[in-house]
Amino acid sequence: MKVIVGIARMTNGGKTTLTNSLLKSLPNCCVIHQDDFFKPQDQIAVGEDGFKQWDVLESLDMEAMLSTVQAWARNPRKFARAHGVSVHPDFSDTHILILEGFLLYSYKPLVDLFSRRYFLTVPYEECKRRRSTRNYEVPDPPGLFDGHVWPMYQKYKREMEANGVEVVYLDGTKSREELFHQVLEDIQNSLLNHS
Ligand SMILES: Nc1ncnc2c1ncn2[C@@H]1O[C@H](COP(=O)(O)OP(=O)(O)O)[C@@H](O)[C@H]1O
Ligand SMILES: O=C(O)c1ccc[n+]([C@@H]2O[C@H](COP(=O)([O-])O)[C@@H](O)[C@H]2O)c1
Ligand SMILES: [Mg+2]
Repeated sequence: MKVIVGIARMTNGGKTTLTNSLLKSLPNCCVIHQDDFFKPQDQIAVGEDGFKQWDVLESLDMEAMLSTVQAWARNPRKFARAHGVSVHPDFSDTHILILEGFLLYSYKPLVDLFSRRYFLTVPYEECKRRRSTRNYEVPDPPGLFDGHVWPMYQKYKREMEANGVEVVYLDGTKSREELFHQVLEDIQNSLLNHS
């Protein structure tokens, strides 16, 4: 059985934190981080607003990300080995892939591959506060959050809803532990339903 789980959305919603906890508890579980597919800085367009347009689909090499997912799907055992994940003998027929990132459900070739699509949200003020404490490889210029990050978040969310993409919303203001147990239990239940 092969299962692809999406841990998506809001910047600073807690995706990477939650993903890292799940990885330790799910058997034969590999991960692909969407952040690893940002194009180089000189290929990021500058918008009419003057900001580099990091938070649009075109800033990511989604074809390369899809190829990586396909490599896992062709041979999850080989993929696990190559990524240092040892295959658990008791669960050798179960393979889980977590895709983690802020724009997972807006790229058509990927969207139907998920068994479960999680969508972490936190209120605007909390998101902005957490973001202001982060150090990205390319630091945020002043005004980026309100001028680019937040409007793009809203635009893609509207589009996703208009396209009828089904997601499981998660309240990112819950504690790390609560979120972890909620999602772990939910994935375990959906594994039972698949088997
Ligand atoms: N459940 C939570 N409650 C409070 N703070 C959290 C929670 N999960 C993550 N954080 C904090 O929020 C920030 C962003 O978390 P991170 O997992 O990197 O988010 P993302 O990958 O969605 O951008 C980090 O400082 C992290 O420690
Ligand atoms: O990782 C990078 O190279 C990078 C460079 C510039 C910007 N980012 C920001 O990374 C954000 C997505 O990551 P995250 O963990 O906050 O969801 C997105 O909102 C971008 O604005 C990330
Ligand atoms: Mg992250």
